[in-house]
Amino acid sequence: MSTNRMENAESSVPVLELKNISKSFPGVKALDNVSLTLNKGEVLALMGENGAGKSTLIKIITGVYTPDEGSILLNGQNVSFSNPHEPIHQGINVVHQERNLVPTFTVAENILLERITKKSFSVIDKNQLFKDAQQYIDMVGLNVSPETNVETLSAGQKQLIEIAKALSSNAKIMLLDEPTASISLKEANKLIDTVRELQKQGVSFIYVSHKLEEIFQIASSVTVLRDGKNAGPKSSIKDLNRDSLISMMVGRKENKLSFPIKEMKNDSEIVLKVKDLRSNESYKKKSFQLAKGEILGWYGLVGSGRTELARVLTGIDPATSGDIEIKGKKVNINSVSDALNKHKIAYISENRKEEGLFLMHPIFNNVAASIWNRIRNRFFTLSMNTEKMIAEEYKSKLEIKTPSVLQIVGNLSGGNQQKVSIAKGLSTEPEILIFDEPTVGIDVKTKAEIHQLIWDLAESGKSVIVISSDMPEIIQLVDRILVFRNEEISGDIINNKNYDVMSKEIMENIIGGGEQKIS
Ligand SMILES: Nc1ncnc2c1ncn2[C@@H]1O[C@H](COP(=O)(O)OP(=O)(O)OP(=O)(O)O)[C@@H](O)[C@H]1O
Repeated sequence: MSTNRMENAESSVPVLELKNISKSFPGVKALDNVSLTLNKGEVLALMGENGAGKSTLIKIITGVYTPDEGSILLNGQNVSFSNPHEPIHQGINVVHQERNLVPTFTVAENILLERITKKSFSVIDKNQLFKDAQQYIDMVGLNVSPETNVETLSAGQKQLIEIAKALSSNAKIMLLDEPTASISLKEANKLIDTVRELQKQGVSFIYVSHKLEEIFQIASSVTVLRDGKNAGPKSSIKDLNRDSLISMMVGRKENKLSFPIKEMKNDSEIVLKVKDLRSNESYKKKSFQLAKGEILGWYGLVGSGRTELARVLTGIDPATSGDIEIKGKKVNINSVSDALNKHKIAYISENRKEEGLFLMHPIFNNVAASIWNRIRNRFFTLSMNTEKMIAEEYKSKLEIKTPSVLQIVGNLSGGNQQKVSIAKGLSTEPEILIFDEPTVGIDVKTKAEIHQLIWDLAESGKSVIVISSDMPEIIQLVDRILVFRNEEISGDIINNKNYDVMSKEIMENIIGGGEQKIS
């Protein structure tokens, strides 16, 4: 922080102050007497395990929820928000992950959406709109035309458009919730540069992220929540290191798992053999094989073709050519149900909100959804008790943090939703599991639990594919790594778990493919 800004921050009243905020939902005290202070030009990291209360706090600041107790002060003045529009008018904006843009609109229309929605579209002067939008595009350092359709932009560019949109509404406080979860490293660095630039101009940020490296790169201070309470006083980032921050979040030291190198025997049974496989979405031929008890990592850049291949193997997209053999027998995978029930292949999607779960339904329905056919009684109706029993089993196995399996999945924290998604996959008792980015948005402790779970599944004879853009995760966990580049498998490497050696070898296979996604 420059001396100037430091003086600013210290001399003025906080731009935002939350005092003794509490909020309960049925059966859960999500926030218990939480306080937070944000100064002008500060980047305050809001950290904590999955379910610690971060999103609830953000929703209170943005008028989605009203607190049961406590007060909110804006520039020293008491405020209370009864809807999400009021904070926006007071200069508070939450930047969601790219999902808040209108895909069919241009960049300019999205940035100045409020102006458009206030007037009838016919009276908008488009040239003026493009000109006005340009200044906000420049502020976030993007090199796109205001006339570009938002649909054609990358995830990272969309994220910056969201920030530009917030700036157009004169945002002075920005809440960034996991802003780099699904963007490339280069884009994440650009976003971080933009935050720094805006910080110099006096914009204040609350930054929620599970990526510790990123926090040390960008934050000036940290507030940690644990079980809905302040885990300690606000700390300057300079006074913290990785270990002390994790101890604050988890209440104890990091459980650093190290998985041994597994010697795969040459005569291990090959459970899945893929030869020259293609689909409309995965248009270059791909071949590989997977042994019983093996953990195979698929590493690559965003858009390198990993998810597209997984979609064919799990019956979401049809193959257009090539062969799939399961346990030595050629098979056709015609549907998701085919993959699950006939071939015992389960896919645990990275996109749990859109593909994996029924958010409006309770946990027990979700966990059992893939096995409804199997658990129907002789009258073809579902027994809620059976569903609940199965869900209870996974709730305790995966330590899903919720008072009851009757809870609506949409009300769970992100990390716990991910666990329900895994439980749903496991309930089908698959032989082959494909985990797509299993730990995005997951806290360090839960991440270690998911790694242990994957390891145990392989130890018990299941075969696992882990799609991940998190290089440390891949090198720590898997037995063998397929590197994907430009829709092709460019490397097939045995993992010796030596980070320096492996990361170099992986990057050599990536070179020519551009940038790496942040991990
Ligand atoms: N609308 C709701 N109804 C019931 N419970 C809720 C609701 N919203 C949040 N909760 C509960 O409040 C607690 C805090 O959740 P919150 O989403 O704030 O956590 P978080 O720190 O943002 O977690 P994550 O890192 O996983 O996103 C959780 O136990 C969650 O299940």
